[in-house]
Amino acid sequence: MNDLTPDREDRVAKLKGMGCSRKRVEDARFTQGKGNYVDDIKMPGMLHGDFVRSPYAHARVVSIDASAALALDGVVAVLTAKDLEPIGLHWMPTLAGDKQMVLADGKVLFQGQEVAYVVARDRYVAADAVELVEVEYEELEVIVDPFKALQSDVVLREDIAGETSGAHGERRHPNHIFLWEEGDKTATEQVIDSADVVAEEMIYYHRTHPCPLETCGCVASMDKVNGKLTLYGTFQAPHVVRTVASLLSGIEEHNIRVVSPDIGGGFGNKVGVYPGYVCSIVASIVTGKPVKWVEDRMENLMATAFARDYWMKGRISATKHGKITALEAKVTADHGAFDACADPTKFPAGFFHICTGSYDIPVAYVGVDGVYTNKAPGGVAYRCSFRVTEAAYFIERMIEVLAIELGMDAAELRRINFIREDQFPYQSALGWEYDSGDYHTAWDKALAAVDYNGLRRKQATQLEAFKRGETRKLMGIGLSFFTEIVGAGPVKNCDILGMGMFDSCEIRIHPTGSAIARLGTISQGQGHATTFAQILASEIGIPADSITIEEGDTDTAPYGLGTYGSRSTPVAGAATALAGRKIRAKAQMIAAYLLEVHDNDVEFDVDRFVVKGAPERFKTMTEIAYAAYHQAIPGVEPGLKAVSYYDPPNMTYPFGAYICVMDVDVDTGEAHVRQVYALDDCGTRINPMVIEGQVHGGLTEAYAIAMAQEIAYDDLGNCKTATLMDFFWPTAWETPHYTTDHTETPSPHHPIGAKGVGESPNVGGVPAFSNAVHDALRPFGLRQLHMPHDHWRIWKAANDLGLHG
Ligand code: PCD
Ligand SMILES: [Cu+]
Repeated sequence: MNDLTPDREDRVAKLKGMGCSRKRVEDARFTQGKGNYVDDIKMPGMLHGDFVRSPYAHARVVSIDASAALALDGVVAVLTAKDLEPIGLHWMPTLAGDKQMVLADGKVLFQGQEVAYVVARDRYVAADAVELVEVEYEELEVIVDPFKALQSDVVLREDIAGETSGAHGERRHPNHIFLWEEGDKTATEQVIDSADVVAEEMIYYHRTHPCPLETCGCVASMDKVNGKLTLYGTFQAPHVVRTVASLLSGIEEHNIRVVSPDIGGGFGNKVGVYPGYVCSIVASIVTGKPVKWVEDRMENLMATAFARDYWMKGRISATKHGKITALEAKVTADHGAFDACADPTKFPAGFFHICTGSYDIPVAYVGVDGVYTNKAPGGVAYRCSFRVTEAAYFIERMIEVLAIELGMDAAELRRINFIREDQFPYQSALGWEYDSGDYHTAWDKALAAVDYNGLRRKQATQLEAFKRGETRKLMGIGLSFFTEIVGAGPVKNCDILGMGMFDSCEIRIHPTGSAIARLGTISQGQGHATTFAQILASEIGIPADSITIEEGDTDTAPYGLGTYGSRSTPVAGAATALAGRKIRAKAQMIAAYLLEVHDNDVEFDVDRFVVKGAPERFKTMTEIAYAAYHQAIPGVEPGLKAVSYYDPPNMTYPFGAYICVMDVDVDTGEAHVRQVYALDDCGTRINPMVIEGQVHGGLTEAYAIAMAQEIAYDDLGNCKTATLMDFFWPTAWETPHYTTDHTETPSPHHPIGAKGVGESPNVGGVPAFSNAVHDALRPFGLRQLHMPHDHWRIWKAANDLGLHG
């Protein structure tokens, strides 16, 4: 039955199912200004909110005088912590089990913190009124260094000063949040202390920010007559927001509708709950009018969730032949003023313990100290699952340092330590079970594609020319091989505030053979409306063009945990395939009845059920759909609908090999990217073109982070990079050219074998770019240079190495 007759080939092509580079259906509206974003929502009588924010990073709030603001025409209300206190909303729980001030309660802990919320008839009046609110502050000593925070007598969080334990165990200092450990500490120390070769390094992954094109915002609308609260917002997890809103407000969950409309990029920034949402809801309840709050760029960069800020002290040991024997990581994690990291509850350092990477390391230990400082809270993934970029950067830098220590080629060092194909499923020393992989094949393909040996020869030639004074540019080859971990659940160990991380899909086939499917996830630009329809097309034989995908409205979509951590494909994608299979099972019964044969005598073929051995006798899915509704079928209830809630048995482990070639100008500090090669393996590929787009986007973010992007503070806690003049956002001008490639190693436990891919290019890209800079300067003794590698820092490094004569 599986012969590719022209007719069958034709039918397969019509479906535009899995493996097809179907054009993104959402782009027609995005490219023609027909998207519907939060700020496009306008409601009759709608009011506008704006925040008074703290100019200080640490100060006591002595008084707040809102009288002048309230006197301004058009101002409706000014909320402070005092107004929220009676309803218990002046503080709110964070995703990490800490609590966070909604509005400054007694003191402020970071620059840009929300102090008062002004509500006015117009956005401009609100902004003017913000200027009129008089706040008297008394400055306090500021701590921006997490190491100093653990020594200091200055207590940042007075509200929990006396508490010796928090949501993640013991606190050994008032500014300490937790120590989280994994692995065998004693055994790891023993192996490292007696090893042939040990490399030790402090690796800093600087603070940065997802900075999506669209900032965060919401419109809260309380309908007092019907008791219904509707909340539109830039939410990556709308159902979670609904549950949290219900628990916080006491409004029954069926009376809350949360809608994520089109979202202009999320990148983890829109996972958490921000004071703006809480204040807008309260303001709408108080005024009985819809209230809109949309932050501006500075507010977004200063006050919403940052990413990274990990100080990672590593030790790695090996035999003299280069076989790695142990890995140790001691991390100091700067969480800012409140622990508002978005990680599964049991993992306060996310999945950082994937830091053994793609290597077979027999024993390892990780210890992560979370610390409070006077910086904005957050700690979101920013395109890297949960702390996976930090982990990948750490191990890929440690490998490079170890290669220096061993005097060995870093590509070869990786190869001899890779987990072998026959070791999968592989149990890592830090507790993960890698589902599948074929690293050697991918690495060899990548090295061959760029002609690695040829590149090394060119590099040597250029170095000689540099030494002879013929050029001021050094060539660097940046290697990176990463293993990602995406697709949280399983529910048994992954939850957010007790909400298990499953996901869902509900499909309704219409009588004429088209369909709508709704999911618990929400696209922020990934193209779910395109790709999920492709999964279904292949599973149920209805063309993708005839399937509408809808997400983000909690009144209609089945409950799900949302889109971040590249979990949509691994979790909701699986639910979609399984719901499709339920449809197919019912369709089979109907087809058998219509064809007057036994259920087992028909089989599915592309877009129809055919009688086994008699391919001329068949019923198409269109015919079956019509019959499902409009024909009485004994023993079968009318309709064709299915729902699936999927709790994954494991996460998926995509991987890839990235290589970047750069020229570093030692006099200007400029680094020019000559070539970027990116090989990704995300298992079964649903839409190769969407995947390529994801890889381009992720590589561009990786390039930005590695080369210039950062959230920097001065000693007083002033955020120095709160505008796009200072915060590097690559445009087409700076963005390098990319070559993409792939291998395909399906996930053995996923119904269609697919793994996530959205985050991979950031996870693998950052070490590739950074390693290229290091590799260029390595002949002159460079071992470790903190990111971002902007022109100034590269120039400084070259200067420190004596390259300026
Ligand atoms: N194998 C495969 C896989 C995948 N795919 C595709 O691709 C995409 C992606 O996917 P994934 O990986 O699963 O993911 P998701 O879940 O969907 O998403 C998420 C991600 O996604 C990415 N990408 C993107 N894009 C855009 N445009 N926008 C945005 O925002 C974004 N973001 C980012 C991030 S950051 Mo986090 O949140 O940090 O955690 S996470 C993330 C979609 O469409 C899908 O379907 C295919 O095709 N195939
Ligand atoms: Cu991360």
